[in-house]
Amino acid sequence: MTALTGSQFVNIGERTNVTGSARFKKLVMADDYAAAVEVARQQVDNGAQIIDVNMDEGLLDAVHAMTTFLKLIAAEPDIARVPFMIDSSKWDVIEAGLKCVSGKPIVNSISMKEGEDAFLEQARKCIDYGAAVVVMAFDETGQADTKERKIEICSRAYALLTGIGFPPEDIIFDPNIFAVATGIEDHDRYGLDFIEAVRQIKLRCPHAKTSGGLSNLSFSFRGNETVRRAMHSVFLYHAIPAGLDMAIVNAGQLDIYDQIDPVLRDACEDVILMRPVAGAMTATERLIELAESYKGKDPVAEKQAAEWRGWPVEKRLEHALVKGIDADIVSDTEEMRGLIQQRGGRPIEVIEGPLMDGMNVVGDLFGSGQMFLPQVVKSARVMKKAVAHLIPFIEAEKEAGAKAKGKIIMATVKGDVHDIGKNIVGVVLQCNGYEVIDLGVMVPWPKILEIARAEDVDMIGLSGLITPSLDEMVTVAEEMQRAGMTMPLLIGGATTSKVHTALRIEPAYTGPVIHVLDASRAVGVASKLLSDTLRDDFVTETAADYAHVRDVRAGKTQSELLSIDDARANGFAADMSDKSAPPVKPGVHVFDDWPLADLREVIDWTPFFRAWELHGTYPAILQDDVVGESARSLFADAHAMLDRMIDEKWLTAKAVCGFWPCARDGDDVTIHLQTEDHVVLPFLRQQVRKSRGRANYCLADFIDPAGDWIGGFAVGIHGIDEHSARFQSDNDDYSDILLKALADRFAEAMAERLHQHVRTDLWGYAPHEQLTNEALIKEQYRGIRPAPGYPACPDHSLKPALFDLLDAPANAGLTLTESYAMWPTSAVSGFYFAHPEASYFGVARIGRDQLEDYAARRGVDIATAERWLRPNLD
Ligand SMILES: C[S@@+](CC[C@H](N)C(=O)[O-])C[C@H]1O[C@@H](n2cnc3c(N)ncnc32)[C@H](O)[C@@H]1O
Repeated sequence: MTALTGSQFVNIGERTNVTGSARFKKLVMADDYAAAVEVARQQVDNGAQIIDVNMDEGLLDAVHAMTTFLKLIAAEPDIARVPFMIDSSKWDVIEAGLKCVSGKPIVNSISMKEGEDAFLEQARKCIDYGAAVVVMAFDETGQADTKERKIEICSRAYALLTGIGFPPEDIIFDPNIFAVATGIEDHDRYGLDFIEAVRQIKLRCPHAKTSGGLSNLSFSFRGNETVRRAMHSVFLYHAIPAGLDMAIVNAGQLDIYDQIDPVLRDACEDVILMRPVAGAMTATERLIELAESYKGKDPVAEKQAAEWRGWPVEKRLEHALVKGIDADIVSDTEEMRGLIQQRGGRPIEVIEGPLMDGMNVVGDLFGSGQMFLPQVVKSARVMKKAVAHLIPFIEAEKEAGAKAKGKIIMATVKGDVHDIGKNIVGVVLQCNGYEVIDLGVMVPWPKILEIARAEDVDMIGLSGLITPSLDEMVTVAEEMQRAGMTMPLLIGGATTSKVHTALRIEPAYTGPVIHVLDASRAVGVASKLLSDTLRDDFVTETAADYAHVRDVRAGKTQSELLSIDDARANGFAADMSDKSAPPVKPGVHVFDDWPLADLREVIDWTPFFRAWELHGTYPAILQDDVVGESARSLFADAHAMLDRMIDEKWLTAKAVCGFWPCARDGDDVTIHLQTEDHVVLPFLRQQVRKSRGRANYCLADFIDPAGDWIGGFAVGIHGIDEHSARFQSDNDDYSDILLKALADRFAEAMAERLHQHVRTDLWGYAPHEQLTNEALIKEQYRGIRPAPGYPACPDHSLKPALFDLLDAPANAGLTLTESYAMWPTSAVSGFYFAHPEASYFGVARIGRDQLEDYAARRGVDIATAERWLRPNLD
């Protein structure tokens, strides 16, 4: 494999792992243990000197699978000549495995994640079984990613283990191999840090061994086997002399170092060893560019690709749908149409037959948790392209379209512009055979009702993200009632909830009203509502559930409220001797075109995955047992699109911020403008009675009545429309949703970057601040940027005043809808408070007295104030 043949290096076979090998997983899930044993045999034949066995799959009884498989391979002399590594994140699976291995087993893995006591308890059990153990570099605060943390954690674990008499030669440290060349600068060090950490660990922990999971290194190049194999061989070529004793690898897929194309080898080496490179490109950029020329040249991949292309056309269509491959879908669909025609069939049968069969497989996999949203949306793209090809033939024959399971209107309500969630639900429903009429965003109720009638739809789905949309949904429900409609009304979107639906929307409409928590529930809800047998029970049960929610609410003793006077008397007394100095650069600052490449560096990825209903924290989500594969694939697609967005300058990030002298006046902050005008920002105060001396906060508490400064900002990402239209006309919802989700990420990253620039330069109260990305994302800095519509200032109607102060329309191209949603959609705005004690809080429920006081301070009638503050009044 490498030039180091003959070294003591040990290959650990990785193919008997359900999380890493789709084939092995399929065999085990199908109870085909005879074939699964053959996978183990092939690994040993290919040179694996240890076999790693992992059965951590949500739908498997892992204990049963682990023990069954271990017993079977133990009975095969040519497999059992190598040790078995029992790999699981669950201790009961490991212990069950330990009980059925007769030679020396290896436990993979234990760590200090849950603290020292749990770690040592598991280590003692390993001693009892005579097992060697893989120790992950993971402690109470997380996985080690830097060289220093890897060394520190392994040294500490070594001291603890040897302290209880664990034989040092039975300790195998895994200091975590992470993906390099991801496009994120912080990841560039991962390869070199691992190698250097191994060198130190071997020095500091005598007799201990080191190991790592090699395939992680090259995740960014998934699908490009040539580059992946080259990276693995280059990595081992340098890691083994540093002291790496073993690695989990696919032994059959390593190249000989000297035989790798020298250009590729050099590029891999530059990336892994962080060698300085000449020219404008970074090492990562160079490798990515070079990788393009190796794409599709992998013999194994080519063989596989050629294989499925040789299947019968029905199977090819199913494969393309399940795998989300759209490259040949039009020609395959055409071939299928031709075949059906020869048999005397009609074009519609292509949809009703093979395409729907394929989508049913997708639906089943999604429904059983084996497939996740990003893949489903990719499958939908393939389906749409196939259908688009067939439509002209179907129309030429004047056939009725395929009989849909049901017809649904989807709309983001008036005043709201957010549509990612709605689009995802629409795609999932379409995938499952429903006809979706998408009315887009900012749809007024008359249009929703009119089209519902004209199209004779089976149900209406409303979506919204901002709080004023909740009221708009109530209006739609009231108007449906007035119009005498009876069809079901589905409610979804980030601010909606079962409680709000039960309390406010359902009482307004006598037809069925259902809150749909997320896209994965949409199909279940729609199918029940349209089922002859299930509908009545479902509607009755949901109505009873909502009535119960109302009863609980009515009977619930709500938290006690102070009078607004008492709440003010218990306000937060900030130490004003500590307030920030006036801004170094007061006034308004405009940024016309902040570089996207810079924003990419500070993207917070966790909410991106959440938008696709993949739950978990980045970066751990990439290695997650259940959603990891889906998350990695989505992440790679996101980076590929980011590359194009930046190279081809798809978007423009505009921003404006400003700082103004002000003073606190009760719960108002009065801004003094140079023109002698002043602007009053009225804030709300917490009124719920607090315990243990805690204050009733209001944002005004962070401003000095004797004179102070406040700031404001608005940022927006421009330019998605052209690209969105292009994707839509190409029937590519996947790319369209990806584009919008990334534009949202850029908007949040822009807000973060601008705030940093404000603290270190423009306001300049923290000129020496140095924070890692992680600390920035956790907002571990001085000062806050509360946003109207969020818990500390829940009233969206403060945005017009903020936009006026900033002249946001002229300076950042941003406007507001009648419900105060920002346009373009990917936008963020808020205030800057610089006091060191300023913190976020939630205003929560307020009393009638504050409502009246607030209405008077805003100069509006009570009904208007009630509409603005609805969520704080219930
Ligand atoms: C919504 S998150 C966005 C940042 C996240 N890193 C991202 O990329 O999505 C955090 C922001 O929401 C706003 N926010 C959070 N909690 C708030 C609160 N209690 N009151 C007002 N604004 C709040 C602030 O503007 C804060 O910077």
